[in-house]
Amino acid sequence: MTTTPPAGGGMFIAVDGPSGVGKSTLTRALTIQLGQDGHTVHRTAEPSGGPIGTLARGMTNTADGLTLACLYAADRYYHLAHEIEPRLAAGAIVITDRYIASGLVMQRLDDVDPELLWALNKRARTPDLLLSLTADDDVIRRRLTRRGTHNRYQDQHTSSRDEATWHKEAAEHLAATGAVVHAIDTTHLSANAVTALAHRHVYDALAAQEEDTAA
Ligand SMILES: Nc1ncnc2c1ncn2[C@@H]1O[C@H](COP(=O)(O)OP(=O)(O)O)[C@@H](O)[C@H]1O
Ligand SMILES: Cc1cn([C@H]2C[C@H](O)[C@@H](COP(=O)(O)OP(=O)(O)O)O2)c(=O)[nH]c1=O
Repeated sequence: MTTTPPAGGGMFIAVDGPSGVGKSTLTRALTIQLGQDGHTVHRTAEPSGGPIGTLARGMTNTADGLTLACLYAADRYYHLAHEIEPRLAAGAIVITDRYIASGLVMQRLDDVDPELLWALNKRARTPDLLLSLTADDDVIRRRLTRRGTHNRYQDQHTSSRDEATWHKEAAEHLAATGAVVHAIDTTHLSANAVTALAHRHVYDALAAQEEDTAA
């Protein structure tokens, strides 16, 4: 797993957490704000819009957990090689809505062994910064209901509590491999407040990266 800062000064940010917690909302707003600050920002998501990601998304309701775990991991490596790494090498900030943590969490809902999930994902580049969103279970359910559900994982009524617990474990795992991790509890925060907090974490990470480069 790579932990060195990318060449060209780019920064790789992953936004992760349970379905409905507010990842897409934050990713969109943070991209706009950092762009307004003058940064080159590339927003992306997993499953990616590439061929494997498109296949994985289309099979979420019909495939078993092991099949999906392999497809999502394959999409992750393809996404890194074809979309993320080139942008980072050019010096951009890349923000992805879901990444390794989702790979370590989601197929546990289908009882895939967590050790196997880690083995499938461990060669994927560690994000420089992981913003791990959390919220109380009833708040997540309300947000999901308001927005609407699109697949079987989002429809499972018991899933968000397990997702939240396992995302915490995944965040600890990624911190141990070199990611700077910030958990943001969004239960009582407006979307704007979440963005402001995340924006501050990005600037702290950029400053730390600059210090590392200067040292
Ligand atoms: N901090 C927040 N407070 C209240 N509602 C929010 C907040 N963040 C997101 N939402 C709303 O919750 C719903 C789910 O958000 P979304 O960003 O789609 O979640 P995710 O990408 O994690 O599945 C949307 O209707 C969104 O407008
Ligand atoms: C990246 C990834 C996504 N997924 C699933 C989780 C989501 O149900 C789906 C993406 O759907 P999407 O509607 O983009 O996300 P969200 O639930 O956050 O609103 O893909 C996995 O099961 N494993 C993975 O590794």
